[in-house]
Amino acid sequence: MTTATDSNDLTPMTVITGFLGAGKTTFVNYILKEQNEWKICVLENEFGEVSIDDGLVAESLDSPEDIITMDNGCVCCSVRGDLVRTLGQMAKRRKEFDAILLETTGLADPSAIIYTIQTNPKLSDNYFIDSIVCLADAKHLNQHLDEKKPEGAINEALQQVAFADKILLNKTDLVTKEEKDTLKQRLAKINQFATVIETERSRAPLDKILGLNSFNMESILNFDKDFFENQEVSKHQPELVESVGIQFEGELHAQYFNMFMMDLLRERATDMYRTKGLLAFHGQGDVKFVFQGVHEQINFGPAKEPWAAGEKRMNKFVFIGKNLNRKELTDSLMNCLYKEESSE
Ligand SMILES: Nc1nc2c(ncn2[C@@H]2O[C@H](COP(=O)(O)OP(=O)(O)OP(=O)(O)O)[C@@H](O)[C@H]2O)c(=O)[nH]1
Repeated sequence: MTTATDSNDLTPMTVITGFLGAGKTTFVNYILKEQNEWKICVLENEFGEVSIDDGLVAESLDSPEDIITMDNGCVCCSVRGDLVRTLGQMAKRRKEFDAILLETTGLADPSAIIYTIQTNPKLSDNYFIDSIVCLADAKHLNQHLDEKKPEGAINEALQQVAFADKILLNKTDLVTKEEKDTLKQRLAKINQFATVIETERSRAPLDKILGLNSFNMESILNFDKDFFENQEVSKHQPELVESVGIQFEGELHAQYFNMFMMDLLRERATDMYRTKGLLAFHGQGDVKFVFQGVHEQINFGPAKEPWAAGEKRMNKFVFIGKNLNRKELTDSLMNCLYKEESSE
């Protein structure tokens, strides 16, 4: 691969979008592991009151300081200023890096991000958009594309597909060939210009993604001819989806926790877009557990790094979805704490 600084003086930025749980962090980790030529800086923006992804990405970086986290809001709206500030500050040392990966939240409207990078001179004088890559969850994307939004609000999932120049049709292991083909036709109707690459675990050939300068403003203007005029009024309403973050110290009772999660997903899988957790279980020594859910689909297992010696067993949970009841979730989780008398 040629580096950006060979071909021009701006630093390439790959913007990674895609709905909640589509496989963005998996993609970032895969890139960090797969390619060794480039020094990459990762900008993480996570929707959720408790940050979990930055820890999971930092495990893949040689220098953990090469990850910059922008929390507490969505990069396309409330922290758009944060993006300008962060990239502005980074401009001084941007030449240390060959590329930047910006992982946006699952509710980000990419058009606002593109607009900011293209029109703010502090950014456009230092960076260029190499590519907008959208992760599409083959199992759940239809549901989010179909979602009815209130008058004037955008459908984030649709915007993410429409503004991409590469779509990774991910999680193909979870659907039939017919389901996959039907979704591909739907994607092509929304965005005829994007290249669609089928993936499992976000494993796309990187020479088809990075360093190709494939971002194309023309196709964006084709989708939205008033793109530059439309941006001042945000039609993005991420508050339609809530996030509940819960943290508390202690060890969980594995069986109680499993029962709680099974009940929750049986009753609420449709509304529960995304669940994440970092957990400590009684009887598991210093093994730290990671919990990842996307609707009814759950992944659960040990984290790469155990609890450090003397580290507090702080359980962290994030629930993202609709109609969430913070008190009920907190009470139910607290009831999963291991107590001596709960052992028998
Ligand atoms: N079965 C299956 N699971 C996958 C695949 N790719 C990713 N996952 C799982 O899907 C879950 C969500 O993946 P992430 O990479 O965290 O998704 P994300 O888009 O970063 O999620 P948010 O940051 O919350 O929006 C994790 O449990 C992944 O292991 C895939 O191809 N097949």
